[in-house]
Amino acid sequence: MVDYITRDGVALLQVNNPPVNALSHNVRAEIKNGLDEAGQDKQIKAIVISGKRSFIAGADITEFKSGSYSEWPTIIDLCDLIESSGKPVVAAIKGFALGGGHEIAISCHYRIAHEKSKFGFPEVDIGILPAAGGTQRFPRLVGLEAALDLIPSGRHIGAAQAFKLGIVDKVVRGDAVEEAVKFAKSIAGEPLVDRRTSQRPVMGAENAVSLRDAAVKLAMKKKKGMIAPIHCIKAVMGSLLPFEQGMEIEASEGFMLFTSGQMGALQYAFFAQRAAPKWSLPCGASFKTVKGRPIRNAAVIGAGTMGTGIAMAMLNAGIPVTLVEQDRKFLDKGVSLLKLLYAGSVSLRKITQDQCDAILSKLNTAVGYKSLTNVDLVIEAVYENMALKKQIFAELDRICPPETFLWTNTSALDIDEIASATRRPDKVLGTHFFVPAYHMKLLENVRGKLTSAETVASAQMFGTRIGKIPVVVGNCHGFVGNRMLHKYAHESDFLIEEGCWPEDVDMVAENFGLPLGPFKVRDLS
Ligand SMILES: CCCCCCCC(=O)CC(=O)SCCNC(=O)CCNC(=O)[C@H](O)C(C)(C)COP(=O)(O)OP(=O)(O)OC[C@H]1O[C@@H](n2cnc3c(N)ncnc32)[C@H](O)[C@@H]1OP(=O)(O)O
Ligand SMILES: NC(=O)C1=CN([C@@H]2O[C@H](COP(=O)(O)OP(=O)(O)OC[C@H]3O[C@@H](n4cnc5c(N)ncnc54)[C@H](O)[C@@H]3O)[C@@H](O)[C@H]2O)C=CC1
Repeated sequence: MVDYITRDGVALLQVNNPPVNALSHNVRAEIKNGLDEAGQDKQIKAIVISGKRSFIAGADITEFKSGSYSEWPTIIDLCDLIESSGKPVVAAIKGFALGGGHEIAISCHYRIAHEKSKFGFPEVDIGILPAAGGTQRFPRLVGLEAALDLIPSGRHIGAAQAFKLGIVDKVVRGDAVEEAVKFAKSIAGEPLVDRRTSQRPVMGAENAVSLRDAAVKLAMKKKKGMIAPIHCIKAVMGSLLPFEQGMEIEASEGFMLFTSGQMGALQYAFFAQRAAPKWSLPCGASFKTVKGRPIRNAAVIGAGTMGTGIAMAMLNAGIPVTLVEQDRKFLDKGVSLLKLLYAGSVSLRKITQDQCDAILSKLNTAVGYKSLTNVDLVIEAVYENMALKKQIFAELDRICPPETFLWTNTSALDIDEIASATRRPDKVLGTHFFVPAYHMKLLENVRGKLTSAETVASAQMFGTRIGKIPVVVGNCHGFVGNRMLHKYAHESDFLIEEGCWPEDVDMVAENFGLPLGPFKVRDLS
């Protein structure tokens, strides 16, 4: 899991724990063994720590549940060992240096990074804090202001910004490992006193109170309902004390998070989001046995709330889309909405005008379905009316090539009944997007009785391609998402009956952490 390679007086410890080089217990033990071996070998003058393919994406998150994250040697032990090494230790970073990986990097005496590498402390998003000295060393490296920005936000930054902030000593275009080995040789024997991050003072301490207050305000706005950001801030503020005392504060703030329900829930969500796209059917079919068909072009029927959002999701992923309406007036309205949304993205600098033009050049429009003789996929998003949907599916079945997938965005109607209007029920499936469809991540792929495994595979591939988290669900009234939302909506309505105002209900839901309250979502729908 950690290769030990010697190169002309330099020991290279290369972590090789696919897929992301997480710091599982065995990896930590082997890094420690490598450090010991390099320390004892008189021929070795310097050490380089790197990762095969990518650097290190942090602690092994599965170990927070099993408890083995706290088994010796912990990431704290490794960081201390690295920093106190008598021989210089250089981190060679390509790919990701996240969480515990970032903490290992900033415990090294020097850091050399590839220009495309990424740095961050994503712990906050899984309900914890950088608990291996990250909240103490990072402010000492980059100053209080940057630490109070990057640790509670969990934001990733690129190598150029990391260099500006002083995280990285050198950014390279070529092989970071080769550069680090060369560099390590060149500094062998030099004093390390001012290279030990824990021994540096924290810059920006004079503005501590105002920086803290600003960080708290921002965290409460950006990460509503989450407790981890506030504990992150408290731990970072502990860096104003001597290092050992700060470590104690980090440990006690961390303890509150490591025993919290939010940690369990967020880490469950982390793995669930990655498990969802990996479908399997009762017959045994899965991506291992069935290939999906890539979608080269598509049509969306209905340019209303959902149709425009679905078209946008596809256009954003580079899929050419024909937006189809029943008459010109509705079509123009939908296209204007789409253009308005893209203009908003340009003015918010999310995309450039050129990117906006390139995206819109892939949008075609049509009144009626006659032109749909050469599309891989049609997604229907007209009114929630079974008779209308069946009529449209029967017509599409006549016009579109036999291999075209015909999918529906129905919220709750029976997929089998819609499919029965066609001669290709195997290619019919529900693609249930959530409003706003260009933004919301969840995509329910609803499998009918006769939907083929190839269609499911294609829909799952399609979902991932357009940046969604696709999950295969069964065909029943409301599928999964809306069955859950119905309960939530009923309770919200009862509150109104009991005398609350819709805005009060929304406020409580939003303070709990939902981006929008139930009544605002209804306004959008
Ligand atoms: C007393 C001692 C106290 C010490 C306490 C420790 C203190 C700490 O400081 C704690 C930490 O480090 S917590 C971990 C922080 N790091 C993260 O949150 C990074 C999570 N990973 C990512 O962002 C993306 O995977 C990444 C951007 C890296 C890559 O994205 P991709 O889209 O390429 O890949 P994914 O599909 O996300 O992932 C591929 C597979 O790897 C699994 N995985 C990812 N990160 C993991 C991690 N950190 N631990 C365990 N498994 C992890 C992921 O589930 C997926 O698995 P499969 O679906 O089975 O392939
Ligand atoms: N609005 C929401 O929050 C969600 C809606 N859905 C479902 O998505 C579907 C569409 O809903 P919305 O976009 O909200 O409706 P909408 O009323 O905003 O838009 C429907 C559009 O379909 C067009 N249309 C009607 N008949 C047509 C035909 N024969 N040919 C072409 N276009 C036709 C209408 O002119 C209209 O522009 C429904 O099945 C709904 O249940 C699913 C998830 C969320």
